Amino acid sequence: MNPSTTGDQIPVVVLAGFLGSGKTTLLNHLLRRRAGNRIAVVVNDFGAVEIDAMTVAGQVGSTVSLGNGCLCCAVDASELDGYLERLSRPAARIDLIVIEASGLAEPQELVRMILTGDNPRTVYGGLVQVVDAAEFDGTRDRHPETDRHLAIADLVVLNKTDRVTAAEHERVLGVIGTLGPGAAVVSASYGRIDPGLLFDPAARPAEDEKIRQLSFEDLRADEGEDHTGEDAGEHAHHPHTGYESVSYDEPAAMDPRRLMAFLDSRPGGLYRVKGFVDFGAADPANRYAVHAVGRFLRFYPEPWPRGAERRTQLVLIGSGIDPNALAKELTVCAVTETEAATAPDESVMWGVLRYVRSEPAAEEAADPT
Ligand SMILES: Nc1nc2c(ncn2[C@@H]2O[C@H](COP(=O)(O)OP(=O)(O)OP(=O)(O)O)[C@@H](O)[C@H]2O)c(=O)[nH]1
Repeated sequence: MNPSTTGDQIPVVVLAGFLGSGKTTLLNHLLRRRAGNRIAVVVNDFGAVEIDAMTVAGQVGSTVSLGNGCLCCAVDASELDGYLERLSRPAARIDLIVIEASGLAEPQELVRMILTGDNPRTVYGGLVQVVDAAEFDGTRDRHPETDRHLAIADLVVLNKTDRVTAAEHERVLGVIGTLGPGAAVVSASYGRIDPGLLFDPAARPAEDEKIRQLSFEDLRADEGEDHTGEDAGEHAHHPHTGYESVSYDEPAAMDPRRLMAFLDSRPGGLYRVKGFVDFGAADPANRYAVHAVGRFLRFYPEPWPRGAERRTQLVLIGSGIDPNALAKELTVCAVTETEAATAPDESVMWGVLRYVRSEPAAEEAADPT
């Protein structure tokens, strides 16, 4: 399956969290683990830009170009659309865009801008809220808006778990669970989450590596977070950094109402859903690319490619999910032979169509005239 469900759209992730929670550390981890992929970093506050990096890159205006692997720019909100437009041009060959919200920024404003932007080459990639486990109570006391931020996050990274006891860790997880019941929560130290949670790292041919070398990660390679004796390879086995995934690939069409009931009640830990859905007789002309991240869900109908085999192919990614149970629930969404023999009524797709947004590209594809 094409790993990028929504065609070539580039996920735009908003990385938020209070001062010192570990956003930059997480970002640097992603940059180190990007495996040849190109990550663009947009910082919406000059205060959050790495001073060293700016010096090295000879930054004078508002854009810092850190080698070929990472573009780092400082933007004010009104410039965001323009930056996303530039970063998402095919020539930039970017795989993921991360907007690091300044420690004090209201992340929902950035999320709103991404969701209302009309750039067909980007897609909302989720609001990731980094939380300092050791300062959790203090941060909530000092910044009551923390609770609101947790409530709207798609993915909460409970960071600095190395600084708390197991009991405290559990307690904080419990509180986060009550504040943001819809969010997936992953625990981490030094921001070491699996990049696969945020995007689909593409396998890059070796010759690409030359142009994809990144200086930002090199700049930070000697940082304290590397001195824990746990390198990226070992870390792949760390129990808190992984995610679980479910692959579903079946020829039977999906019942739109049952699939929507499944998606509308998806568990909070199920952070991403991607793939293609065949709704069979309910819409024989189109397949539906589906893209969900956190609470965000969107379908992108597109005409079946000529000669394509009609199947439903989905990948579900999450943390703390029950893959077997989810796979069974998906199986129940498939239409039975009896159902397939009956013509569906026209209202059957209404639930799906609530999540279709017509993109200029999709409209052109659907109506080439
Ligand atoms: N012990 C411990 N320290 C950490 C962890 N993650 C980050 N740090 C340290 O915490 C400090 C702040 O981390 P940053 O990544 O700069 O935090 P930030 O959220 O980007 O901070 P601002 O840019 O000020 O908003 C740094 O000294 C990091 O090395 C962690 O998991 N455990």
